[in-house]
Amino acid sequence: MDASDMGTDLEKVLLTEEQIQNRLNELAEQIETDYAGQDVLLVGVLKGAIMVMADLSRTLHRSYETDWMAVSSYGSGTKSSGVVRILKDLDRDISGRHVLIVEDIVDSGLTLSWLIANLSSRGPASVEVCTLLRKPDAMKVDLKVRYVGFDIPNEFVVGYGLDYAEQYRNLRVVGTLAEHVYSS
Ligand SMILES: O=P(O)(O)OC[C@H]1O[C@H](OP(=O)(O)OP(=O)(O)O)[C@H](O)[C@@H]1O
Ligand code: HPA
Ligand SMILES: [Mg+2]
Repeated sequence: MDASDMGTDLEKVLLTEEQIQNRLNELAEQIETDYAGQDVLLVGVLKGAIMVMADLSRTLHRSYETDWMAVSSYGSGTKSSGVVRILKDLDRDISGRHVLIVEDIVDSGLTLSWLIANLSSRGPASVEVCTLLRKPDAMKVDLKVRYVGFDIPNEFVVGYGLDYAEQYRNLRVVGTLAEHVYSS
């Protein structure tokens, strides 16, 4: 798939479907090695992490329990408000368990830093993070992220779970939007 398949909305493709899948395979291998013999709960952060969770978890070889949280700090804009709201909490208790948060992107880091603190207060054995994307130049908090797919420039991106005003999550690639999309 290339930019022309999305009409004129994508300005450029940053990551192709193949690049994303190859990197997720590598991350899954690393995760299986690091957590060998341990019980791990994968916690996906709705809605952005849906694609990463689907593809990453299907690359893993043994069964992992999955749960979801929905938090929101962006609303329909392109800037984090810094105010995180829980829209849906986990279904199960995580005390004593190894938790691996699955995210699409660490941008300012505000969502994740809040989420790590929130989950850590529930007495888990450990809390680590796997994110497909990270924007090192945008981060406002010092965060240790164990598994990072790609470091990307400080530009607003869409696709593969990432939205602009709830659109473009279903693209197979990650890319930036053309200027006219924002002004229309
Ligand atoms: O590092 P930050 O600046 O906090 O941004 C990252 C978060 O923002 C997005 O979620 P959003 O709140 O937009 O909800 P969504 O996943 O439903 O799109 C994204 O999915 C991350 O969860
Ligand atoms: N794109 C879409 N959603 C986001 C981004 C981004 O670059 N950063 C945080 N949420
Ligand atoms: Mg979003």
